[in-house]
Amino acid sequence: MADNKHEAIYFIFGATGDLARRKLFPALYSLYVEGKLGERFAIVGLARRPRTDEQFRDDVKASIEEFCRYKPKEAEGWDAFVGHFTYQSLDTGNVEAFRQLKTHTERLEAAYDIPGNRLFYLALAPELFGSVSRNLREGGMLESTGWHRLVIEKPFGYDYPSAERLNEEIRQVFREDEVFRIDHYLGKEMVQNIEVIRLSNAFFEPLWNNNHIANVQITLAETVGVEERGAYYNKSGALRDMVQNHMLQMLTMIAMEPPSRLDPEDIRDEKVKVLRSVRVMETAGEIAENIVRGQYAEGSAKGKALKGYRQEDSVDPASGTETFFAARLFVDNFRWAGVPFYVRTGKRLPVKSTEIVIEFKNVPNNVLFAKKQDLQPNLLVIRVNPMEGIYIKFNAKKPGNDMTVQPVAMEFCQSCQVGLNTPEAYERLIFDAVRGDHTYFTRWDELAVAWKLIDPIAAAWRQEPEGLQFYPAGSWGPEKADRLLAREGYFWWPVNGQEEDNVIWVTASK
Ligand SMILES: NC(=O)C1=CN([C@@H]2O[C@H](COP(=O)(O)OP(=O)(O)OC[C@H]3O[C@@H](n4cnc5c(N)ncnc54)[C@H](OP(=O)(O)O)[C@@H]3O)[C@@H](O)[C@H]2O)C=CC1
Ligand SMILES: O=C1O[C@H](COP(=O)(O)O)[C@@H](O)[C@H](O)[C@H]1O
Repeated sequence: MADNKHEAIYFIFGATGDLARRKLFPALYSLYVEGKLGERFAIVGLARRPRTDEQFRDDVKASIEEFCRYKPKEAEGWDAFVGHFTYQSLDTGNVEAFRQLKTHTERLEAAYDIPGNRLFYLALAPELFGSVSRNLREGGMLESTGWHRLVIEKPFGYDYPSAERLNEEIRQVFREDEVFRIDHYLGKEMVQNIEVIRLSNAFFEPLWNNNHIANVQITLAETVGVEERGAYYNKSGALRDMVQNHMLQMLTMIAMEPPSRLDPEDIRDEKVKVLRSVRVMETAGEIAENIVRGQYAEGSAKGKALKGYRQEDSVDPASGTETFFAARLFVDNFRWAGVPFYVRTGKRLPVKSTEIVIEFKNVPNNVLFAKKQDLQPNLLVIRVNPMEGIYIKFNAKKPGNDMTVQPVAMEFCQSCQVGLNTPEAYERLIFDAVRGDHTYFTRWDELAVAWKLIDPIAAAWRQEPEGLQFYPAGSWGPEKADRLLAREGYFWWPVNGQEEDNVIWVTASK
């Protein structure tokens, strides 16, 4: 890095928590190994429990050994890296602790010759965001001459009113351009690839509309259960944990118009326009017809018995929280009128896989074929996670004397090419925040519209709690989720890990 605009102190609030351990420390180490942090930086861990610098560095090392794609022993400079970490015990409500932090910070800036740039990463429960913002200001932490950036985690609020209050609290201290609201799905390689796939290919771009696309399917399936996260999850459920953010973000990336410039604000403007076009479902009838919610009950996977959600230790045994969500959505604009977007996400499903399927309309089954055959539709499948790649399915002649058509598939397996070394979402997003690039962060107006889509659904569910459907852990969720598509003659296409029997692979990168 040639200038000093990227040299900064990183303040990790919630440094003893799960997110810091599994994602943030490993991301910072990868950035360091790749030279993206430079040498003039410091990382300050903050949380209530006491830790010495040495203990904290041991925690960081353990986290990197377990979760980072670079291992400490493999790369040079480990000792130099970990020496950049210090820890201060701090309660977010205690302004005096922020004054002590200021003294500590100024010492670090002098020691590393850092020009006052400060990045505050709040890996904390959202109800603490307001007090941290206030105390950063009251404690004098925003008085340096460099830039100040606030990176905040999801969920941003619980509904529109709480999100708005939270936003107001933050905005009393930080300008919108200083706020980076993370949705880690936007940092994923294949989510960022959606626009490139769409817009740089002559065989996709002209077809990207309701004349040619029959439906879009977005699946975010997880094998994990809720386990010890019940305290958080019970209040959020799949609707707030996944749909309000990750699922809607993927939908907007598929549906948005090409921006007129590659400027973060132009891109985010286009995303907001899509969200504004998503049909709001308000009546109980519309919601019951188009949305399915489920909760996993006892079941099994790979021969192992699995608890139901209500039997998890951290969960209320009478909980009505949904762990599965499926919906049929519409984007009511010129490009997408009439095209159903089927989305589903759930915990304790049979495979871990996030995939987006674009199903194209069939060509007329014309005279070329001596006998009428049921043509299979062309598919473009974007594999987001954990496998990254693109898969297309089309029709070709079956070798032989007659015109029998068979589906064939071609795959670009990005994970096979790049292996495990594709950067983690958090690496990209932290680096973007340091560079001040907002493209893959959520703007307040995007969030506001997203909540306005979600709130009526949550309200309808509160009115009719009996609509929750139970599914065995290890299954694909309530059958009603299949019926959402079946009534239009569609079905969920198998995702990676579920085999398709009748497809011939014409390339074999598998
Ligand atoms: N974990 C994950 O994979 C993901 C998490 N998130 C979001 O990230 C945020 C953090 O999640 P996660 O790490 O899982 O949560 P954890 O409960 O594991 O960690 C919370 C952290 O906050 C600290 N903390 C709590 N209260 C205070 C306080 N008053 N003052 C200072 N520190 C405090 C805790 O440390 P101590 O007890 O020592 O104070 C701990 O370090 C949440 O908003 C979550 O929704 C988002 C996506 C994924
Ligand atoms: O934000 C969240 O995402 C994870 C799933 O993320 P992925 O990158 O592993 O697909 C989910 O498990 C968690 O409940 C949610 O808070």
